[in-house]
Amino acid sequence: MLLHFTKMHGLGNDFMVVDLVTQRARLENEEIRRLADRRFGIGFDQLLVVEPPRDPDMDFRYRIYNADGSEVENCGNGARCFARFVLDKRLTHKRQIRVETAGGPLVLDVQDDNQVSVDMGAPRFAPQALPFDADEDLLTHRLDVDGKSVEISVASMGNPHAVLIVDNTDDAPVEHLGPAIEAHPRFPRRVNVGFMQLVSSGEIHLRVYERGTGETLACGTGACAAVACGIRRGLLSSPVKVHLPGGSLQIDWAGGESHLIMTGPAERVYDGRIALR
Ligand SMILES: N[C@H](CCC[C@H](N)C(=O)O)C(=O)O
Repeated sequence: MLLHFTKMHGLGNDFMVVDLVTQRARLENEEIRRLADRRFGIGFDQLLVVEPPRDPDMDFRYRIYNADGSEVENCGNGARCFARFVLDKRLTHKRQIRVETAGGPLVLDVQDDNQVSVDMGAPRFAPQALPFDADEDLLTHRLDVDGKSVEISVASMGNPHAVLIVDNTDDAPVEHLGPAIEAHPRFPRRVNVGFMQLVSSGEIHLRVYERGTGETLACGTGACAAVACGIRRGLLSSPVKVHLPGGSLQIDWAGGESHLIMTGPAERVYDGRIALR
């Protein structure tokens, strides 16, 4: 069968977006990995799937698959592209869109200036929310990695994040520590790994080694998690501008149980069709 899709990106974090409201397809793990391959397939960091909602209070179900085929709980850059996609494809006329994800509900607000704001819900820091193997909820934890002890903070944005503070993201040990922490046994469902450089109380640089994909040009939930950990530690204050290799996001969070808002762009690259095996 021929599957129609749209290639999109949020600050260079790129996606294959598929409407399974008006199309029918079963995308198995192996097929997703083949489609994600940048030489043998279309190439993307994540596959985003639009489905009808299961909850009548929601407009859509939003499913996310990493390049390795793993289905995950949330994708922030993808949420902005999801909103642009369902409007462009006239699957809705709403400019405030409620979506259900495996990590909880999101509210997507399409702004007039082509930016999209996403209510990402409240960050959670308890280790069991990630999950992370630790006895208590602390601002920082020690993690033994390759014979060294590194200091991390942890947060869940529906998906799990470990955040390290580095002096300079340009020479941060992303290639080495990223995969080592992603697969660390204290993270039973693996983890996304953020490397944060503090510029001021309202500005950071960030690189993210993503679970199931590797380093990406931007990570929306990673930006949310890094800012939430920084604000909780008293190192940052809202709003925070997050500079990623692919561009910048704004994160607003009042702390505690308040919801965190992420604002940034969403771009369409091209529409395509591909024959599934
Ligand atoms: N790799 C992530 C999913 C995609 C997150 C990222 N692309 C974003 O914009 O939030 C995970 O395994 O939880």
